[in-house]
Amino acid sequence: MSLQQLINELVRDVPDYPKPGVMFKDITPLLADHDGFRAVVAAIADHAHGRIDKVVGLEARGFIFATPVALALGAGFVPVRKSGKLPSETFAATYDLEYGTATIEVHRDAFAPGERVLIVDDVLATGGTAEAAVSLVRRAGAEVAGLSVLMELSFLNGRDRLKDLPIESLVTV
Ligand SMILES: O=P(O)(O)OC[C@H]1O[C@H](OP(=O)(O)OP(=O)(O)O)[C@H](O)[C@@H]1O
Ligand SMILES: Nc1ncnc2[nH]cnc12
Repeated sequence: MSLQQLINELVRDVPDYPKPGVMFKDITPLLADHDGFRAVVAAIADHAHGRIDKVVGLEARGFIFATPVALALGAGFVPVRKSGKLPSETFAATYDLEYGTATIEVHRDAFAPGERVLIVDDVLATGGTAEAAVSLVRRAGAEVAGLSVLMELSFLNGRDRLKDLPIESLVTV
């Protein structure tokens, strides 16, 4: 079975969650499957181009994939968190996503100047979250080398908001 088939089998569609009209991609069956989880982490790490100094994970589901990818790449891990959760000084960005609005933050001193950063998340939908994360990493003085996601919902055109950014998605629906 191909990796795409495996992901499609292990990611469950939940209609009308968290609100009517949204088809929610539930990754919990994939996470519970050792072989599937390991294959996804390995594929995200394999797709990274060039030197990666830090892997950024987007709270909460992005953390699950970004931390093992950071270890696989020999990079550090930096959390981008929902507002009010990081204890030191932060940069913040507010954005819309498929089913709401949110504010995310990163520590101002999370990166050394010019470090190359891979941003990792589970789903790219409207691209609001990823666009906000890119702006935070750049404001904190690092270079965004790329964005890597498990699944891209192409009908929401998230890619269009992230022009000039290398984007890898293991599955596109
Ligand atoms: O492309 P977008 O429309 O911005 O949507 C994608 C984001 O939405 C989900 O996160 P969510 O904010 O639901 O948080 P969670 O990871 O804490 O569940 C998902 O994990 C992505 O981060
Ligand atoms: N449809 C969806 N399923 C899971 N996560 C999402 N984040 C934004 N849209 C989503």
